[in-house]
Amino acid sequence: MLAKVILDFGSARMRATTVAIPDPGPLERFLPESAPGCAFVRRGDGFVALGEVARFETDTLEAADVWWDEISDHIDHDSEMPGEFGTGPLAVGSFTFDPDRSEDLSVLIVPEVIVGRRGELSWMTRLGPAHRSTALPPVAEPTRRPGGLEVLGGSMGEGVWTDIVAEVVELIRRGEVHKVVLARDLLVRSDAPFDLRHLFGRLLAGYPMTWAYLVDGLVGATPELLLRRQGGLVTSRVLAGTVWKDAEGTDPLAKAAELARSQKDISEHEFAVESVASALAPYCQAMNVPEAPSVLKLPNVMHLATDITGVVCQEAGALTLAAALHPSAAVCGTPSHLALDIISELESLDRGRYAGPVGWVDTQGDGEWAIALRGGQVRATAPSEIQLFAGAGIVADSSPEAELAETAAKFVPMLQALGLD
Ligand SMILES: C=C(O[C@@H]1C=C(C(=O)O)C=C[C@H]1O)C(=O)O
Repeated sequence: MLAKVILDFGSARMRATTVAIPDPGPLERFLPESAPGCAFVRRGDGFVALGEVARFETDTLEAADVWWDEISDHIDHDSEMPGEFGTGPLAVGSFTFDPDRSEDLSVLIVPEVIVGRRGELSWMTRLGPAHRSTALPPVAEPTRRPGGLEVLGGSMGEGVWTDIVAEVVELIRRGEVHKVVLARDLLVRSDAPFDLRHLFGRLLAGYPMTWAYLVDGLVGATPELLLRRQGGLVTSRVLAGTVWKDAEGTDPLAKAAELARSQKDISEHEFAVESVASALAPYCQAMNVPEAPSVLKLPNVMHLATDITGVVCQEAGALTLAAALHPSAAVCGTPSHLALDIISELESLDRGRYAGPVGWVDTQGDGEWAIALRGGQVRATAPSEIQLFAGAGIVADSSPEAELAETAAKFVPMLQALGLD
């Protein structure tokens, strides 16, 4: 196990060394069960991170941004691949959806060892005494599937949730707000502490097109990227508008066509695109917002998707951009301050880190922050329980029963990972 060294960054300088390594194979096999570390992987690209040289528990992205800036200034980086995206020292984090209304804290972790891969390039970064060793961390013990699973239900029953949806539809029809995203949860208990690596591995295998994340007990596989900042460019993948496999097994192509024509889904999507584009605009010199969405096909659902790209002003780092973009209309609603109030008043759920930004930032301010969807949280105080979350955007012509079915479809990746499908 790696030692935990919390350094006094106020006085000490920190050395980071990045070396090129041969392809390390599946990254997740380096995660030990006792201290699973962090991971962020899509289509085999990304990293796993072990050990912690520093940890910042906070409630806001802004505070984390200031803290990481300070730490970045104290790191001297010696790299065999300077400037390659994603390589080098970084901070991995997970933020609550609404810090004012959550018992959970946000966290930013500076890992001690990072093993990563992007395309043909593989690397290892170590923080601490300089050494150019290419010896990888040991391959960890095999993962353990959960046993004795019991689905305990959610904070509110399905009937209560659909009543809340109906109430929100009324508010929208009265013109008080345009769109509100409502979520519900599902608590699952096992007869032993969860091996988060097992869930992570199942998500990687079943949902390779998503960003699979594992940070401090939060695990999931999200299709939605709040932002990627890479050099001078920022990209955001906005999703809103969903169809799912129905019991009759309708042809997926027919479903995709239905989604692309659905006025309800298109207007829901437009709110989400508009919220991201207007939040990014002050930080960008130029921006490209495609006029019409495409259809993103996942094994459990299909979404309307728009990729927004911008030329970003140099001083705005990934955490600054995440603070500007969160919460987007895709997970909150429009206008967002009203939607946030309605969520806190009616949803009856502490979302914790669900629907908050999850991802990483490097010392140059580049990074990737996804939206923590299609996941669950295991808390240190209850290691044998996982709380799953799923939500759906409510607009004027939403039907409570259909929204309930949509959230059920969004629970599927985690239920499959648990072996409960
Ligand atoms: C809120 C969730 O998903 C979001 C809501 C969507 C919708 O309402 O159509 C689609 C994708 C996500 O932006 C979730 O997965 O929990």
